[in-house]
Amino acid sequence: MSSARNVTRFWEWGKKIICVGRNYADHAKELKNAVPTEPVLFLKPPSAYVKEGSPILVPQYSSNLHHEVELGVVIGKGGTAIPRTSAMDHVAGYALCLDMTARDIQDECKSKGLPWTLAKAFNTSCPVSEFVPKEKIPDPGNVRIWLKVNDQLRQDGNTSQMIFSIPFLISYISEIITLEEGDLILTGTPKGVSNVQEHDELQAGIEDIVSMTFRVDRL
Ligand SMILES: O=C([O-])CC(=O)C(=O)O
Ligand SMILES: [Mg+2]
Repeated sequence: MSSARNVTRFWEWGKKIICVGRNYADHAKELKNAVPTEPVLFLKPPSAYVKEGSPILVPQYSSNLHHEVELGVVIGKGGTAIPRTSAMDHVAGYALCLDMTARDIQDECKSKGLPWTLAKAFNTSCPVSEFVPKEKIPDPGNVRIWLKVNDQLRQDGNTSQMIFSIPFLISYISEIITLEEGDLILTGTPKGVSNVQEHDELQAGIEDIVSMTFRVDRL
């Protein structure tokens, strides 16, 4: 009998959530940010996870919560300084993720030169779908990710628009931060981010491979 934990429930493991920002030029431009020449990285704590059935909570200190739909990469095999050529061997699968962002607070942090923690790392800032096994997405560098708010399509991108590819990101990140089984990498959002309010319903998907629905609430 094996007591090994099952990576399909990675969100219960308390592992790292490493986020890549500005990985789609059209999103960098819509927020008037420069298109990066190196990946922009930040972290969310595992307490940010929320699963379908529980609401996304607007932080009390924010009046401009944004959705960012992103492809999440679930690490199956850890490593440090993983070469790009073998990076995909470290992937167990994928998850659809939302990088919920208190945009008003992020703008304030940016102007003061402060870290984004309050804008990005609060409770429920990382809604995630079910685990999607690797075999279900043979080419993660070419899948459609989409998001609707109250049935209106707001984001409709393709991972082929990423500036830094998944193998590049795994290699780059693992040079700085050792990757472990159960870690999640959020690969950045395409254009179309917008505000959500209490009672809104968010629906998002990776093509028709996986979809998820969340309601927004206030504490
Ligand atoms: O907050 C931002 O615009 C950076 C980010 O997370 C993304 O591009 O996905
Ligand atoms: Mg993001």
